Amino acid sequence: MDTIISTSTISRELSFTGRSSHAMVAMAPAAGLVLASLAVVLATTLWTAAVHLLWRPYAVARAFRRQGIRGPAYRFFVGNNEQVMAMRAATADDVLDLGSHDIIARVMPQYKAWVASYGKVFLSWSGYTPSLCVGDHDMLTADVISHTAFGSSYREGKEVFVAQRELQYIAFSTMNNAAAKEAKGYGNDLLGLMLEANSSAGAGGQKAAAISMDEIIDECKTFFFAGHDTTSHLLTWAIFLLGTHPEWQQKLREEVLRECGGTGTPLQGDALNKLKLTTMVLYETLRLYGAVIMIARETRADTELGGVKIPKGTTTMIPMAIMHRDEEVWGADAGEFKPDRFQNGVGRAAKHPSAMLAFSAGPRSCIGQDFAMLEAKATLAVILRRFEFEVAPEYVHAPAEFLTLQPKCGLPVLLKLLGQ
Ligand code: HEM
Repeated sequence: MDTIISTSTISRELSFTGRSSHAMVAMAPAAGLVLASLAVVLATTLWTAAVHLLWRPYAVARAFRRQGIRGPAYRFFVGNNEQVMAMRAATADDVLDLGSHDIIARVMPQYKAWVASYGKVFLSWSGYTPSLCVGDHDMLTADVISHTAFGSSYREGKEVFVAQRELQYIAFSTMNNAAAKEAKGYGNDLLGLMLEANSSAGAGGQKAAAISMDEIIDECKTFFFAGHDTTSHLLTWAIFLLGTHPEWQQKLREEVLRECGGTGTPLQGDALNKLKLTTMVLYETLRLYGAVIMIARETRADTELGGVKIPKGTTTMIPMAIMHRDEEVWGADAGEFKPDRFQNGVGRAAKHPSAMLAFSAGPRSCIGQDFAMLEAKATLAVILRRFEFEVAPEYVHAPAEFLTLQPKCGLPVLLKLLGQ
């Protein structure tokens, strides 16, 4: 009914221009439909924006306030993003002593500031998604998520596009190489299994492939990203800690030489599994300098966690870097490098069996954790039995988060070839 009224109005308006009213009458319903559709799209967009930017942040804040959880006030559209950026900028040039592992003021300054202002439990909002932070094993703090879609410039967008195309190309080349081996089968590695699942669709497309090529490419991208930087930074920080703790470096070297043999002996998986001290040092490195400092989970339904009711659609941030330094859980020496705490295994290193969250926990924990540990042990073994090393004097201890935790200015190391 609305459409009829509006189209007839339009055609009446147009007929004043002196054009043929027949042609106008034929065009009018289509134009009306387009206008009506645009109006619906506009109204929906405005409604969604109002819900996300106005109603939801205030409503969810009220729900948390009623439970005694407070935080910095919500600011329209930007949430607390600007405050977080400003706090990060203020500590960006801070340099830590070599013996200090207190990275929180550098990488998550908002926590220190807001915990001081609001007490143990508080929350804040991003411009889009309400988010609450969970620390310890109770509620601890709240944080914001930066929505890069809002903040990124055209230049950044272009860079992302170019990087994505490059990644797509690498994924395709990897898959083509695997496909070239098809005559011999795809092999039983992960990529081989996925390609096999893709090609097992029935002839003529009667049966859909278990996994599409696009999904395989996405998996490849996930594995490139999740598997590379994380493990390389684990090694970087392990070298830093061993470079500043020569006594541990020597203990590990002796263990490697005992279990794996000297430089001429090929490394064996069995021998790597016996590197107990090395494993302890790697876990302690992950606790203090884990590549992933925080993860997020969104509540799919109204949820209760640690006695706090969390509304559906709230992003819950889990700041592992803070939780790994919690003295109540890890003991008074939580801020120190003490690999011995892992001597009875990861589950017994702290008061809570799941306190170690560097690989996350539960069904969505890191699928590559055993592989990462093996890779790191093998690499350390190769280095330790060949070199003695120390952190170079020009090193600046400024851990920074660029998606993963890394030394802001790299890690220069002085190497001494052993047996020289
Ligand atoms: C020291 C090295 C690593 C660290 C610290 C690490 C850490 C993590 C963490 C914390 C998560 C959970 C993310 C979340 O819940 O939001 C995760 C997930 C994941 N990691 Fe790792 N990771 C490492 C190495 C690897 C390697 C070597 C691979 C692959 C070979 C890998 C593949 C993945 C994948 C595929 C997921 C997603 C799992 C899922 O969502 O079910 N990671 N990793």
